[in-house]
Amino acid sequence: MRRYGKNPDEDDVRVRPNPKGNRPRSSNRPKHEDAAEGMVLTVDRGRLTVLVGDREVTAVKARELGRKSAVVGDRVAVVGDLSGAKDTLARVVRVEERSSALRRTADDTDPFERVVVANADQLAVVTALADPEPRPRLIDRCLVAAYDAGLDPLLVLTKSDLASPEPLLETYGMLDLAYVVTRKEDLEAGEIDAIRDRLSGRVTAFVGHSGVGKTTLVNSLVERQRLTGVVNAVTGRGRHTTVSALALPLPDDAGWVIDTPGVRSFGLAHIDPSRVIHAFPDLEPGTAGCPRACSHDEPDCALDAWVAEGHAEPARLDSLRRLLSTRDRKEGD
Ligand SMILES: Nc1nc2c(ncn2[C@@H]2O[C@H](COP(=O)(O)OP(=O)(O)OP(=O)(O)O)[C@@H](O)[C@H]2O)c(=O)[nH]1
Ligand SMILES: [Zn+2]
Repeated sequence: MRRYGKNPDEDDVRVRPNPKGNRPRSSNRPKHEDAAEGMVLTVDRGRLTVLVGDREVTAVKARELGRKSAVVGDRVAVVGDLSGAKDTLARVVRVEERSSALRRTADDTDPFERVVVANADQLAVVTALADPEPRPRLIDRCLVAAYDAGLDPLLVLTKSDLASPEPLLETYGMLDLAYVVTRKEDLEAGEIDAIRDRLSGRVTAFVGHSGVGKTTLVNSLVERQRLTGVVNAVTGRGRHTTVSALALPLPDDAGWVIDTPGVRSFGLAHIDPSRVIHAFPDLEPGTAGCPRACSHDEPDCALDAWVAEGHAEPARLDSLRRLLSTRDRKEGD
């Protein structure tokens, strides 16, 4: 379900006027009825890796797509050389409608708001219980992004050998959030049932601050043999700081994990402030007494009195307010 307005990069290809008038574009344009369907696994400097059947095909965007982007998770139609052989290049001629779009706001590494993952249905917010310390406000930002994109959030609490999950679960447990607790020792011993159950049959985008153990986690989950090319290129030792996310299959066709590059921030400038409250379901009932179109960051906001009456933790209101006031900043402090 798309709960958000149309985004410029999802607009249909604009048909430009034809100044010479000699080639009606629409009737001459091939319909690509013979195109194969594929899924975008990663994008690297304009080259897309598309899974077509069981082949990884390298492709570029066809000119007719114009400014429309194809991102990881997109279902696309491809034509041309689909052999997947070295040095072959196919063309993506169509991007199918997305069931969801996870966006990130422009920041100093990237001046444009972008869709980073298409068609995911779950957002795994990976947080270490220690080293680095959990950052609740970053979690809140990720939750806002998840709700906005229509993804179910999943809290993944790593490094449970270093600290107890209880303090965090006290806060987030109230929100009826799905969560799993992991530690490296178990992951490396193949004890991954709890998290696999959560991922099974779903397309899950993983986000997390650098160092939280996301790579350790993803490596224990995915089937490394199957997509050797792209996996080695992107997760191997030579991993360059790729701007793209990477889709990796779970064994037994049990779903997809979409690894995203270390999220240091989760800017939310693209999200309507009135929607931020939905990521705070513990506070939402308290807005019943708010003035119309309350920003929840103004003197008349009913939340202060409601929280003071003990209906929710003051720290949660503080978190909401900070998020609202720093919404267009990149830090997820
Ligand atoms: N104690 C402990 N350390 C862990 C655990 N999981 C991962 N680590 C360590 O934490 C460090 C970071 O782990 P990575 O998996 O590389 O983390 P990442 O989130 O992918 O980090 P970036 O690659 O920087 O994005 C490594 O030294 C891991 O060995 C855990 O459960 N417990
Ligand atoms: Zn309010």
